[in-house]
Parts: sequence; C-alpha cells; structure tokens
Amino acid sequence: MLIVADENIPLLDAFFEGFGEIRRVPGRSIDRATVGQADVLLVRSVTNVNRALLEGSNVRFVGTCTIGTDHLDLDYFKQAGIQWSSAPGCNARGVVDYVLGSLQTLAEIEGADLKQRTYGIVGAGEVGGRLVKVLKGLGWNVLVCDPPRQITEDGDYVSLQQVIEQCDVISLHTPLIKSGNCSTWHLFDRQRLAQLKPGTWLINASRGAVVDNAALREVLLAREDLQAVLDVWEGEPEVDVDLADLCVLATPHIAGYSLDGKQRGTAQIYQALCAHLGQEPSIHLSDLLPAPWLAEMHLHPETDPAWALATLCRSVYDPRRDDADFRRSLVGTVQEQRQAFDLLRKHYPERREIDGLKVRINGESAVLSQIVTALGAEQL
Ligand SMILES: NC(=O)c1ccc[n+]([C@@H]2O[C@H](COP(=O)([O-])OP(=O)(O)OC[C@H]3O[C@@H](n4cnc5c(N)ncnc54)[C@H](O)[C@@H]3O)[C@@H](O)[C@H]2O)c1
Ligand SMILES: O=C(O)[C@H](O)[C@H](O)COP(=O)(O)O
Repeated sequence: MLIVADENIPLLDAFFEGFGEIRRVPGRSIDRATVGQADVLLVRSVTNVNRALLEGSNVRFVGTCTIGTDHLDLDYFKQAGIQWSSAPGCNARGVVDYVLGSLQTLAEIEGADLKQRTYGIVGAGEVGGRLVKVLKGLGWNVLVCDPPRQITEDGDYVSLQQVIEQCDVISLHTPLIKSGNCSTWHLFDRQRLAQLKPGTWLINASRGAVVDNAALREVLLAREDLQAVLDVWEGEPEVDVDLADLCVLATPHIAGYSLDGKQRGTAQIYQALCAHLGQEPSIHLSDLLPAPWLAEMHLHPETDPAWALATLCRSVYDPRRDDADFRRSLVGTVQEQRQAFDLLRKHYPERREIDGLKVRINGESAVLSQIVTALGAEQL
C-alpha cells in the first residue's frame, strides 16, 4: 500500500509504517502526479482535496488530521466512493487554551475584569462547546449562538443579533460554510462589525473568511474602542499586514497547535484507517505522548483568584510569544511572508494542554478550587 502524506503530520512512522510505504510531501505541493499511485492520502488543512486532485488516482481513503473539513470536497468523495475521515475534536482543547490566554492579554492591556464581561460564543461544537463549559465553570456570563443546534436541541441559545448587542467578548467557533441557510462565509461582515458594542473584543480562531477581513480592517481603523484577536486569515498564508497591525494579538493559525492536539489528530486518522481496512488498532497515543514539561503547581489558599487564573492559563499557553514571532515575520515580499507563515507552523514549539497539569491548593479555598476545576486541570 502506498500512503502519500503531508510531511507536517507528526508520528507518521509510528502509526502508519505497518501499512506499507509512506511518501512525505509538503502539503501545498500535493498534486495529481504525487497522488496518482497512492492508495491512501493523508493531509492537513492546506491541501485542497477534490475531483481535480483525485480523479483517475488509486486513492480510496482520505484522512485529514484536522477538525476543519472545508478543504475537502465531500460531495465528490461520495460520488466517487472514496472513504474519508477527519479528526473531530482533536485540537479543540488547544483552541480553548488559546482563547483563555488571549483573554488574559486583553484584560491586562485594557485593565478589564474578566468576570464582569459578557461572553458570546458563536458555534458551540467541539471547540465552542468546551469553551462554554470552561467559562460557565468560572461563573462567568456566557451567551451561546448556534442556530443549527438550536433547531434540533433544547437549550439556552440566543441569536447572533443578541450576541452582537449584548456581548463584550465574542469568540467565533463555526465551520466555514459557503452556502445555505447557515452559511458562515463573512458571517461578520461590514454591517455586523459596525454594530459591535463599544469596547467589544472579537476573537477569531475558526476560519479566516468567517470574518470579512477587509471590512474588519476598516472598522478597526475607524473605531479605536474595538479589540481584535486573529489566528486565522482570509487568503492565508497571505495575510493583510495592515489588519495584523491593528490586532491586539495576531498569530499564524496555531490556536490548536498543542502537541497533544496534533498527535491526537494523527491517532484519530490511524484509527479511522484501521476501521476502513477492518483491522484492530494496535498503536496507542498514550504510549507515545511525552511527559509534559510542567507537571505540577502549588497554590497558597489566599492567592488572589485573578492572579491564579492568569498564572494557570499562561503556564499552559501564552499567545504573546506566537504573536511576537508572527509580527517579526510580516516583512519582505509577499512570497517571503507566505513562506514565513508556513515555517512558523512547521517548526512550532512544544506546547501542552492543561489536562496534564496537576494543581495542589495548600489549604481550603473554594474559589481557587472552582478555577482549577473549570480550567480542566487535575486538583490534587
Ligand atoms: N485555529 C485553529 O487552529 C483551529 C483549530 C481547530 C478548529 N478550528 C476551526 O474552528 C471551527 C470550529 O471547530 P469545531 O471542531 O468546534 O467544529 P464543530 O463542527 O464541532 O462545531 C461547529 C459548531 O458551529 C455551529 N454552526 C454552524 N453554522 C453556524 C452558524 N451559522 N452560526 C453559529 N453556529 C454555527 C455548528 O452547529 C456546530 O455546533 C472550525 O472552523 C474549525 O475548522 C480552528
Ligand atoms: O481544523 C483544524 O483542525 C485546525 O485548523 C488545524 O490547526 C489546522 O492545522 P493544519 O492542518 O493547517 O496544520
């Protein structure tokens, strides 16, 4: 069996060498010639997989080690009888950590009290759902907008208009859907952006085109009260540098890039390929993930809760370093910037999720205990 795989998929040998030959290719270079003889194609989000790529090839299984599927032509797969799998939820916790770390930076810059703000989560699936749980666990005021879920489930959902009118912080976690009733392409267009409440913080770690980037640039120029955090960009790896300059935090699509999340993505696709081939999975991620660098923290029971929250969030992930690295890369020609965007992602430093962190409170403190539990760390 020949497996053609994006070279940036971690643990390729560990999970897939037993199936046959693995041919590693840069994701943006995967073309018809590369996949022609392949039986299995393993990609990340940068490879568009469609009829133009696959027609006439041997490929019968496509795996994407990502949550997003907007780079896959699923209608064509169905028509052509090609099996496929994504990795739902694999890096969702990494994105939650990114949002939490961003909130700490925003609060610091604005001198704001995070618990006094109203949060609007747009899209409450794998990522948004986990984020809602953490924010509600902290006792914060959260509004959730998810029209597709609202139609099929009971639950406390609000409209997008309510989010725009009532929320101080809006975090976007929808898929990129380009047509239909629940289209999210330019969900935040010029009109909606102009309606944001004074002082709103807008965070987008979903897909770039969920926000009209040109409109956001104009609105941010006109309204100094708004603050934006962008991890994803319309047209990435090309980035609107003027827009990046106007953001409080700007990062190169790394919100979900925890080591755990990336390796989990590979493991999920390995399991899906085993199922496709009717094999029992024999390789387990728990045997491969290294121990985290930071394993345990101790808190005095009288620790200031806001300091404890900030310290725990930032001990896991602080987006300011990624922001600084990214801003330094936004120089030179457009081609150089595109390459830098990909290189920052290819050589991303090790970052872990909070589940691996154990926290001991040296005495009784209900408020600290609530924070540790809400964040998802293990309280000793
Ligand atoms: N920046 C990153 O590194 C990163 C990492 C992981 C995921 N993502 C992206 O984040 C997004 C969310 O991922 P997920 O795993 O939570 O997806 P998901 O499919 O689990 O959840 C998406 C939710 O959005 C809802 N939704 C759909 N249309 C909507 C609309 N018009 N308005 C409001 N809600 C709507 C769906 O009902 C669903 O509950 C995706 O775009 C994914 O590609 C980005
Ligand atoms: O959809 C996802 O899972 C994320 O956006 C993921 O972080 C994309 O990363 P990539 O595949 O581009 O490396």
